[in-house]
Amino acid sequence: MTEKCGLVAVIGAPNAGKSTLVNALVGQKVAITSAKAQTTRARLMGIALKDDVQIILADTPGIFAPRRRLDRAMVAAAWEGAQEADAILLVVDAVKQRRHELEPLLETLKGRSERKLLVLNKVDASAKEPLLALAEDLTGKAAFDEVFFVSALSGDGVPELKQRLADLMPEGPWHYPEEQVSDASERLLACEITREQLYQQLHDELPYDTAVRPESYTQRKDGSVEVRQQIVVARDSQKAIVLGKRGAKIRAIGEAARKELAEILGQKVHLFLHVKVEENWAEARDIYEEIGLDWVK
Ligand SMILES: Nc1nc2c(ncn2[C@@H]2O[C@H](COP(=O)(O)OP(=O)(O)OP(=O)(O)O)[C@@H](O)[C@H]2O)c(=O)[nH]1
Repeated sequence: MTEKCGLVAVIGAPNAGKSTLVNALVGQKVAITSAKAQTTRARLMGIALKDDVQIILADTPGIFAPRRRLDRAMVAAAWEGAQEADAILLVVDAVKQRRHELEPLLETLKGRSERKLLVLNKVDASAKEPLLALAEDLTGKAAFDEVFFVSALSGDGVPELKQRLADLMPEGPWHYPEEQVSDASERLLACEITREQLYQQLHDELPYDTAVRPESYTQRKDGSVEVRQQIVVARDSQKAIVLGKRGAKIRAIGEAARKELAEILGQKVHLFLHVKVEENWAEARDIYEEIGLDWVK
């Protein structure tokens, strides 16, 4: 059998379901998802296998009008992920399309020569007829080669999309070993999992200006792993929120993150979280590298 291997860039407005789709294509959790926009910061890759084909998915942050430096770094990472891809997937939330964020994306896509696939997601929550009209409308705007209707959540339409992606990948040796599902280092993945818990457990109380920084990641002799992370916030008042009453919040966050990480790694995990106040962290260069982004001026 000839091996095939290719890169698929996954782009879309915030909250379109990109991470959920990457996880569904890979068949296990590699990117974090949440109901909050802009959950995905670093460019995580998922690696899906279909028979003799390795499909490398660049899971990009939602692309939107960047204002702050952090936002600009996210956008730069997103477009970097879209370069030299064998196919570009535009994921659109069929229910809430976020037109103001989608339109500039369609405009840019119009001029791209890669194969362009439109994925209308969340069909489980949408009526059929508007879907067809939407597909036609968007295809007219960016000349998509193909349209797929999927529910990343329920898995509807995902096998068909995966098969098609596999067919589109060029011949070539695999880039990653068979058992690898993500290129994010485990250290960074562990931070993403903690960040996901912060979003889930703090809801609207949590400002976007929060980062999780890896401090250390040590394999212990007894087969367990010791993970130390810093939760960076901008103000003392935010620190109090993250800690909760007598530290109850941070304990709950740490406990849930530890459990999830242990499950993903198949290893016992000791997780230590520290909260640190750093007023201008979003302007500090070193933290970008630590959370997997390039510094953008
Ligand atoms: N009903 C429904 N909800 C979905 C589907 N796919 C994703 N969602 C939900 O939509 C929300 C956003 O999903 P994500 O996968 O985090 O979206 P994203 O595009 O990666 O978001 P960013 O990280 O902000 O760029 C989550 O609450 C998902 O559970 C779907 O097929 N149907």
